[in-house]
Amino acid sequence: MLTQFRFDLHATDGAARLGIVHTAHGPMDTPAFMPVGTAGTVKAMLPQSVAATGAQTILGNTYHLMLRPGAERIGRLGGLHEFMQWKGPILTDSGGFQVMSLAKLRKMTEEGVAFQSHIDGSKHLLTPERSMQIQHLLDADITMAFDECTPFPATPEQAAQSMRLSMRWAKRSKDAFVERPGYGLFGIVQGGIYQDLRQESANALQGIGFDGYAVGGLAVGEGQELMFSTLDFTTPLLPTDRPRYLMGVGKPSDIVGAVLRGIDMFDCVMPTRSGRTAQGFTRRGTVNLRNARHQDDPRPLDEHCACPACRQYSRAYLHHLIRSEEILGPMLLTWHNIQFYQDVMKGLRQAIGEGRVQDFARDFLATEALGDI
Ligand SMILES: CNc1nc2cc3c(=O)[nH]c(N)nc3c(CCc3ccccc3)c2[nH]1
Ligand SMILES: [Zn+2]
Repeated sequence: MLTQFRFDLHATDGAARLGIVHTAHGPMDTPAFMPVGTAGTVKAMLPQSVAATGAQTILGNTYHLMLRPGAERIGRLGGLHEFMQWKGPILTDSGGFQVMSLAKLRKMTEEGVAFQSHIDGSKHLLTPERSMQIQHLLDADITMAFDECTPFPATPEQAAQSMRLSMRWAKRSKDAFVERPGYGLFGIVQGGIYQDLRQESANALQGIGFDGYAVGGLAVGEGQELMFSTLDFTTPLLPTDRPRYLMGVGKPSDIVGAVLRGIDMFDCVMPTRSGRTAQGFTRRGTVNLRNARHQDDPRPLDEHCACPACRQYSRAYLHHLIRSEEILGPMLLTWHNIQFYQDVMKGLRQAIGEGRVQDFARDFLATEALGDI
């Protein structure tokens, strides 16, 4: 049976929304956190472990996969789901953001971005058309329009120029996207921190028509206050019957605040990256397991957590693994951190369904502020 790509809105609580995104590879309950699997793997995790945390959708990267192993190669091997054995939905970024942050010798023109691979120096050109082709070869359930993530800070003139280029590229992305039942294309709102530019961008994208709308150009160093103020005037501009995805966000308090402002989907490297740097997320903030204070502590990292690290092991053991640079250390902490993020999203979904998301947010932020004991 061929699923149509669609967003079902089940409940609202203020601006917060409870919904389900239906894709060719299955549903995604929102608000959702999507672990990042940049090079076709969520680092240090088996796909079945990622699924066990409750994550339904993972992210892939056009930039990394086009350089290695190559988009055509993954296409010949049956697409990214087959290649990495992930059965659920996959969202891939369009590559522009990663080119600007990783590639060498970049040259930006109206056509697209020419660059050299940070891996072997090979020359590449990424255009809206090529980005759509790559994401099609990867068989991404959700494709992101090819855009330029406006740097922060940017003057109103710089933000306007950058946003208008992204809007021209959004149109070219839509024209090049291959429509298939259950597959969606998301536009990306730009415009920096400027209300008039965000309005112009949201209107331009709706004129083109997308299956979902991302808020781009944030989580680039502007800080939580400016991110929230930008969301305050941006999310109300977006259609209520389509998913909203805040790209690159964030730490738990960022996500809670953004859900209250009407965002449905999130991605961030924090739970995976910090799992590899001995940081464990808990209800009372993050805990650095390298710290000697844990070496005799028999307690689990987080007594409320059902992950293998918290169910079977002590902080003392995790500390030992980190100090010994044992591979099991990053594995257990990564699993725990993704589980923690999924549990926060589950709590948010339940709270929205019961009309008490403000109370949930207040309790969450107050507990996080307490710090670890
Ligand atoms: C960390 N902060 C952050 N801000 C971002 C802004 C944009 C933006 O304005 N445009 C695009 N296209 N991507 C962005 C990303 C990358 C998100 C991502 C990473 C990995 C896999 C899939 C998706 C961002 N990430
Ligand atoms: Zn845990």
